[in-house]
Amino acid sequence: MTGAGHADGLRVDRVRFTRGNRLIIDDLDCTVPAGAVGALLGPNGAGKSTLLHLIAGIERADAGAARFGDRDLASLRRRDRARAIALAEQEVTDAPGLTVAEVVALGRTPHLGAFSGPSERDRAIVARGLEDAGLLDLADRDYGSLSGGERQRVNLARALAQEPQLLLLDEPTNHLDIRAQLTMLGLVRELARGGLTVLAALHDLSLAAAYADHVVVLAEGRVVAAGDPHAVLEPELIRDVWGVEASVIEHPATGRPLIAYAGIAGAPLPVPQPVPLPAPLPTGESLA
Ligand SMILES: Nc1ncnc2c1ncn2[C@@H]1O[C@H](COP(=O)(O)OP(=O)(O)OP(=O)(O)O)[C@@H](O)[C@H]1O
Repeated sequence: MTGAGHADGLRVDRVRFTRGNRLIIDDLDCTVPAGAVGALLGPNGAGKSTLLHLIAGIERADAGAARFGDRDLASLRRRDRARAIALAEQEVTDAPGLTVAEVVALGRTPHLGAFSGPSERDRAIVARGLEDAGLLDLADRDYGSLSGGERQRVNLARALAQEPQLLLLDEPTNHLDIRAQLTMLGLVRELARGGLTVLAALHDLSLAAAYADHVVVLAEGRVVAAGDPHAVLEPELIRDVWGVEASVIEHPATGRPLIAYAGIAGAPLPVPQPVPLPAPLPTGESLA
């Protein structure tokens, strides 16, 4: 998936975005190298989803530009943009009454001809997306009947079916159990090894440090730090940005930063007290 045109990866230059008279994104610069996994971090309301929307072309910046390689993303035609960039959000809203396989197949839309149906190749890509996201057993289920975690995997599979060069993920691990979180981020890493460039908004700092090559930390619409997770995720930054006391230790197995929270600034974590268990009922008695 690497090649001419996007060898430099994603570059956001002085992007500014206001809603009404509120400045949401403030002259923001950031980059994600081609073939890297970038994690977009920051507190609630920092502007992560808005930035992903601006890059994906769902919102239009007041100033500045987002480029992928040598292409200004705002200047791409809608269809070309949809072939280059996929955004997986938490909810697919345009899927009433569709099965899982049909939702994933929507990802092929930018690649279909105006009057032609899906080709064998399109079907194979959808099948691979379903398999990669662990959805083969759910392919015929109504999307609306799925659990939050199952939907999250469908959203990823749909984005992968788009065969993007740049994959944007908005809180992709939300609703997922821990194994599913590791599986999803492992898949994303694997795809990046094949040349895909990824930017994922995440809240779990340790997971971000484990899977991302590059982190971008936002606060109030600005980048406050960016770079290698080891260099960026320091206790001082976590205190300043999130107002949380933390120790950053080295993961004993992987050597990646592991964030151990010690409480919000000024209020240490409570120490749980042992709770006496109720006495067992005498044999033969019941609660009824
Ligand atoms: N449709 C909207 N109308 C008005 N303000 C909005 C709208 N969408 C987002 N905002 C505001 O823009 C700011 C950035 O929101 P955004 O959703 O980008 O933050 P975020 O970092 O993704 O937050 P979270 O971690 O809570 O998902 C917030 O102050 C939010 O209230």
